[in-house]
Amino acid sequence: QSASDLAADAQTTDEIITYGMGYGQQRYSSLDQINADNVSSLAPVWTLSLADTNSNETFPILHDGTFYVTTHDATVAIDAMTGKQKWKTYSDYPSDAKRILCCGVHNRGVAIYEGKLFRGTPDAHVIALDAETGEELWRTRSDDYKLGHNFTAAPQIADGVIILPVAGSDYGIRGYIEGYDPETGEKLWRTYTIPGPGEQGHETWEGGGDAWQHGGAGGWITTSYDPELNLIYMGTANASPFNASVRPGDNLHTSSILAIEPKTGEIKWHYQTSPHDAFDYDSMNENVLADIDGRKVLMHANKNGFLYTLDRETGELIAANPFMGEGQINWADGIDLETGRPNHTEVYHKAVSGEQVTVQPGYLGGKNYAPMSYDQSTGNVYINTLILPFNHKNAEPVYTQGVMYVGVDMSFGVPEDGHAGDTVAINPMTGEVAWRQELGVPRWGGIASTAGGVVFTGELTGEFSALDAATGEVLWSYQTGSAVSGQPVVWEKDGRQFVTVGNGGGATYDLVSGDDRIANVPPGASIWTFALPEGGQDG
Ligand SMILES: O=C(O)c1cc(C(=O)O)c2c(n1)C(=O)C(=O)c1cc(C(=O)O)[nH]c1-2
Ligand SMILES: [Ca+2]
Repeated sequence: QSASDLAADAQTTDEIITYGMGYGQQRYSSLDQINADNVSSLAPVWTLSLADTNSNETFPILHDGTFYVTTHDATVAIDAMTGKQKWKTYSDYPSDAKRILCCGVHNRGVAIYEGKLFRGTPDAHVIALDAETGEELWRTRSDDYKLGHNFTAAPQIADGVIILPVAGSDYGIRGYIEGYDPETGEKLWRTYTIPGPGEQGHETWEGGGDAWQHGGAGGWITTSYDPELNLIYMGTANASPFNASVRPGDNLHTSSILAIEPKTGEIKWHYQTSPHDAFDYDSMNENVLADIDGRKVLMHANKNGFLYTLDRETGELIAANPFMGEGQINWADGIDLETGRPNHTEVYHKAVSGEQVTVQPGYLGGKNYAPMSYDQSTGNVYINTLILPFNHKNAEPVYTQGVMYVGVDMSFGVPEDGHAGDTVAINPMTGEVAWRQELGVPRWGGIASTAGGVVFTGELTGEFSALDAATGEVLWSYQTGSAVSGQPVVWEKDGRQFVTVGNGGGATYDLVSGDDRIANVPPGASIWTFALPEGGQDG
């Protein structure tokens, strides 16, 4: 895992050493041994319990025959062929830190670099472990967790620097992203995503108060990285409090995509998806990098319901199209390609002025954490969507240290027709929908696509599923015993193709939806690995 190994990760099928299966987070594998014709005989090879009953969204890193995964308080090394636990290191933290985790007690994984693993903790520390032994090598405090700061994202390694954004934007923190030295754990830089007095963009916090100091805009998903441009791409979280009336202005850089220089933390360009956000529309979702039609693009499916495609050198908006179904976005009726700004509807204006509205997408977004995949063979991205309108009415926001900073009366429930999500295949340049598979219970786990025409994702009812890339039809599924909220990864060893994924209930939808269709799905996190039966690989 040198810098050049990391940069080549998307091309190496027997190693997965970057979050998202490559710095561009495409989650696409060129492997095609498992295909639409033979996937129905896919079978489990091993499973390992993580002995944890919280949500499991870990991205499995694979290096030299060993998987590295995390729970909120443990890091585990697993033999990739046998599923045997090699070591497990607990990283304890004060139990009251759980109070400041808004949306599930989880961690999305490690970064690996020169024999060390790096991860964040719920009490806002960054730690390094020896990849061989699991021994803790250093531990650096980022900030005070009692104010809401915490880490749930997996770190990134870019230009020799550990990069990690801070979560807690629903608690009125001033969001930031930091760079650390992998060798020593020294904090190299911190960039506040919300500019302070005198800094460019501060004027978008109008009215002269101190709203910017509690304005949110941290991050909770791993940055992507373009080694040639030497830029990392961060999605920033929502503005805080949700009640927008106390923070007039666009509120940069909340709900934005930022291009940042990894050595210095300097912001090179920004694009704001939801200026003056009123609905918890974090823009933290993964930024997927690809070269399409000769352009270096960045693709981003936002909580606000639109799929954005930007030029990643300049930040220029190329396309913005809804990925939700007809009638499922009502806060804006499009994005102006000239100005890059949303065309707000009456629903938005009423909400901001204090009237009661039902907003779509709701606060959990048209897409939440579940990472999408860019399929190089079809040119489509696959997105797991969420249909969960929220009733919204502004109320008096009160800032209290370490308490959710909301200022909105809200309520929501599963739609009466039970249709709470889709999986959609959509072209990121044209917005053309290739297919839309309507679901009852939404899918909360990640997606991986393959050259075999098979797309992997999971169900909150416990099944791990393989879809036909051409139609979305479920070709195979296997009941894993707990909600599949993890991130599938596709790999190969000695010519045999595998797919590995984590399960374990307790992510946000399980916790707050009240959806009785998942009431009897037990918690319990595990890692699962599947392959075609040995000798039967040719289907
Ligand atoms: O603003 C934040 O810092 C923050 C953090 C997280 C998180 O760290 O998981 C979530 C959210 N917001 C959030 O708004 C949200 O809907 C959400 C869902 C999930 C999840 O993993 O299921 N996390 C989060
Ligand atoms: Ca949030």
